[in-house]
Amino acid sequence: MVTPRRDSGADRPQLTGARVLVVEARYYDDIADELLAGATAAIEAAGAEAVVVTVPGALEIPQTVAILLEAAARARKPYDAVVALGCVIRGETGHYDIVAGESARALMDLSVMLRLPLGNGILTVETEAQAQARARVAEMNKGGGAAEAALSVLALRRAEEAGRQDRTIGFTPRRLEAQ
Ligand SMILES: Nc1c(NC[C@H](O)[C@H](O)[C@H](O)CO)[nH]c(=O)[nH]c1=O
Ligand SMILES: CC(=O)[C@@H](O)COP(=O)(O)O
Repeated sequence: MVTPRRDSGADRPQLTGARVLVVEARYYDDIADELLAGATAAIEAAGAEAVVVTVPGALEIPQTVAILLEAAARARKPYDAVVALGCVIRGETGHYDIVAGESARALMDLSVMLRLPLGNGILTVETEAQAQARARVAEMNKGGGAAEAALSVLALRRAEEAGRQDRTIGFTPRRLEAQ
């Protein structure tokens, strides 16, 4: 069985002064608490600032990101990266596919169109147990992983802008060994 690469933390870039917009959907409060704790810890560990905004559900995340990016640019306080956090659990109808698929598609469209470092930490799961295991900081810490993914792209962008050839892999998804 293959497992995702584990990040030792040794080669994590510092991104002092970076502003990271975290938009979290609180459809499931307990899951949201864990995702947010993991994401903010990762952002702070990189020396960056997290600005957290809360929306009702995953479908509201892309539109909120678009609105807030535009407002921040207008105010000349742009964000350097975005982290989306949420949880979609399959129900009885086909609505799951719309919420899970459309939120991911719109975020991907935004990130590519705007050249925006963006970590997608919206869980898409079959059961609450799957969601808890993935959200918990002490287990899979997917909120932290999404933040680290966005920060990794931001570090790469900064290296490119500085004319360096870094190929940063310092932040990668990681899975703690089962306890
Ligand atoms: N079922 C889930 C939703 N549904 C709500 C939508 O995201 C949205 O708020 C509503 O359709 C109004 O636009 N949202 C989640 O984040 N997770 C779910 O499991
Ligand atoms: C992901 C959803 O939107 C889901 O929770 C909705 O449940 P249902 O399909 O039972 O209405």
